[in-house]
Amino acid sequence: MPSPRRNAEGRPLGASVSSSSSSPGSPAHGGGGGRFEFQSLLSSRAPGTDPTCARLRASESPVHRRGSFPLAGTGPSQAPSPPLPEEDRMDLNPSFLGIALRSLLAIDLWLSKKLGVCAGENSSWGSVRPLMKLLEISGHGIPWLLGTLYCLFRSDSWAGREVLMNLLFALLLDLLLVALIKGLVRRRRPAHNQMDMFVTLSVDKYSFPSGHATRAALMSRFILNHLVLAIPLRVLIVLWALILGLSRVMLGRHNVTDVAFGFFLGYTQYSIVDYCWLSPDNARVLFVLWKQQ
Ligand SMILES: CC(C)=CCC/C(C)=C/CC/C(C)=C/COP(=O)(O)O
Repeated sequence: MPSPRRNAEGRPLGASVSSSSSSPGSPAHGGGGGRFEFQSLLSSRAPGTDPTCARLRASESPVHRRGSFPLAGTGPSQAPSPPLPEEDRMDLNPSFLGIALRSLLAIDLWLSKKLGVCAGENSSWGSVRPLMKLLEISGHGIPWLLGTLYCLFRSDSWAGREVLMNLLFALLLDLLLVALIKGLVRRRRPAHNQMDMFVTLSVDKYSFPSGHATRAALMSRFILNHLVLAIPLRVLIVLWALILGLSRVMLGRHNVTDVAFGFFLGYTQYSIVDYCWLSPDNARVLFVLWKQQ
């Protein structure tokens, strides 16, 4: 069994130097023995199990750096101690990427809160909330799915059915990918959001990415590529997608990055659908098989 690491005074690192009755990590553990206490706080618990420890690691203050020297045993009066395992060291210098991501996240949260002007009835733009919720329904998965199915069964041309079968495939792919990413990332919706959305799935308690933004980007790209429309209508479709995305933040449903990534994902999903486009023959076979069921 490995023997416990000891400090310069021969005490095990996990043990308290101070005779105070306060718990490890409390402010009472500062002063002369504080370094040992701080070290023991980091080393005596499994990573991620202690909230104080997690905060210390996550804060990425200038004293947090991967691979930097440990705090314990560095004072002039202390004998040098052997290098600590990686997980016991403190990062002094967070990476450029870490700083950039944290800054982006802070700007994202700040901007999203500022833009969440319709998050409640009493918000500054609370009176336009009903309009925003109408817009929300225009980008919901259910009307799009039901509309596509209705048109598919009403269509009397194989060319029309081919496009609609691919549209159905696109909508299902979108629901699947968004649910998968939401379930993996598990980013909570903004605190100012009221969860009063029309029909949701269990993963919709998470906000990244915005399903409305993915659908807006996917559907507008799909429509622009497969329906021959007059210019004003094409402009209207692009505006609908952009305003729908903005309305997600204004309603307080999402942070800006949820919507930005949603647009990117929806745009990419269209490229996937276009690449895997069901040929007229395959669409016809699938449709006939489906109708026979
Ligand atoms: C076939 C099937 C599983 C249909 C489910 C349709 C449905 C309930 C979609 C949820 C749409 C929704 C509320 C997405 C959330 O959008 P966010 O923009 O808030 O992420």
